Amino acid sequence: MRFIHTTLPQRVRFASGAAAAGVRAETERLGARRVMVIAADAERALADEITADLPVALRHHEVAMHVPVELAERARAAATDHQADAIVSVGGGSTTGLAKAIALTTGLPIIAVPTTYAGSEATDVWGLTENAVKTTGRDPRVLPAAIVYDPSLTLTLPADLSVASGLNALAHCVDSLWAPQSDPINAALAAEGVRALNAGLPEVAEDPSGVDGREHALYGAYLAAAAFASAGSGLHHKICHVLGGMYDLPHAQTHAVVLPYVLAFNAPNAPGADRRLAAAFGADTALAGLQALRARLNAPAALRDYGLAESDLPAAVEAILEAVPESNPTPATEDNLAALLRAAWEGSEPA
Ligand SMILES: NC(=O)C1=CN([C@@H]2O[C@H](COP(=O)(O)OP(=O)(O)OC[C@H]3O[C@@H](n4cnc5c(N)ncnc54)[C@H](O)[C@@H]3O)[C@@H](O)[C@H]2O)C=CC1
Ligand SMILES: O=C(O)/C=C\C(=O)CC(=O)O
Repeated sequence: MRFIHTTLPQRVRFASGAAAAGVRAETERLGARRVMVIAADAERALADEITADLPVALRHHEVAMHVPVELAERARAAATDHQADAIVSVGGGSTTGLAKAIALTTGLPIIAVPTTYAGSEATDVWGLTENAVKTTGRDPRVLPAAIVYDPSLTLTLPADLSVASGLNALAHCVDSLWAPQSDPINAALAAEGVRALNAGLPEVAEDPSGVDGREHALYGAYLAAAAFASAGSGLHHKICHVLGGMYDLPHAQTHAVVLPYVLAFNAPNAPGADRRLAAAFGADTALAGLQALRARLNAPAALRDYGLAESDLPAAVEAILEAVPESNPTPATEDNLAALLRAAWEGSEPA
C-alpha cells in the first residue's frame, strides 16, 4: 500500500446542548477580543443566544447561497471597519461560506457552528459566485480553526431540508472514493460516514426532533466532509458545482438528486468502491443501498423540480465535460454525460 494523505488541522468539539460553552472556550483559546458573528436572518436569534457571552464587535446577517462576490466584499469591509479579530459563523454551508470568503482575504480565524449537514466547516474549500460562474479554490486560511458541533441546533432543520442536506453529506462520502486525491484514509472515513448517515437519516426523517438520529447524522456529516476535504472534488461535485453556479440551483437538493446517477455511472468501473459502499449500506450493491435509503427518506428526485429548464441541459453538459476529473473511473463523453444529466433532470431510473 502506498499513499500520501493530508489531515487538516482543526479542533472538533461535539456535544449536544453545549454550543455556547464550546464557542466561548474556543474564542478564549484564540484570545479573540473583537468577534464578528455571522448568521443568516433565520439563524439570527440562535446566534445571539450562542454568542451572548462573547466580546462581539459586530453581527452580520447578509448571507446568500453560493456566496455572491458583492456580499463577500461587503462582509470583508464590515470586518475591517470593525477591526474584527475572529469570526464565529452560526448556520449552514452558506453562512460558513461567507466566513470563509472573509478569511480568504483577511486571514481571520473562524469558529464554525454548523446547523446543517453540508460539511463546509471541515474543508479548506472556498466558493464565490460572480456573473453566474462559481469559482472554488483551496486555501489553508479558510479552514475553520475550530468546529463546534451541537446536534441540538439541527432539531429545527425541517425534515425535507434535513434529508437533502444529509444526502449532500452522503455525496461527499461516495464521490471521495474516486476523487483526484482518493486514498485509503479517506475511504475509511467515507465508509464510516455512510454507516452513520444510513443509520441517522431515516431516524431524522421519521422524527426530526429526536436527538439520537441528529447525532448520528451530524457525526456522519463531519466524517463525510473530512473525506471530501482530503479527496477533492470528483465527478459528482463537479456536476453539482456547474449546476449551482450557472443556474443557481439549491445546493443540497441538487446533490441529493444527482448522486444516484453518478453512482450508477461510475460503479461498474469502480468495483472496489462499489463493494465498500455496499458493505457500509448493508446492501448487495452500492446503488441498491443508496436507492433503499432514498426510498425511506422520500428523497428529492428530479432536477426539473428545482429550477433547471430542459433547454439548459446542453450548455450544462458542455460545462461539465470541461470539468470531468481525470481520476473518474468511467470515461465521460458528451453522449454519456448528456444521458446522465437528462435522467437526473427527468428523475428516471438511474442506469
Ligand atoms: N466549501 C465547502 O467545502 C462546502 C460548501 N458548501 C456550500 O454551502 C452552501 C449550501 O449550504 P447548505 O447548508 O446546504 O444551505 P444553507 O446554508 O443555504 O441553508 C439552507 C437553509 O436552511 C436554513 N437553516 C440552516 N440551518 C437551519 C436549522 N438548524 N434550522 C432551520 N433552518 C436552518 C438556512 O437559513 C437556509 O434557509 C452552498 O453555497 C455550497 O456551495 C457546501 C458543502 C461544502
Ligand atoms: O459541492 C460541495 O458540496 C462542496 C463544495 C462546495 O460547495 C464549494 C463551494 O462552492 O463552496
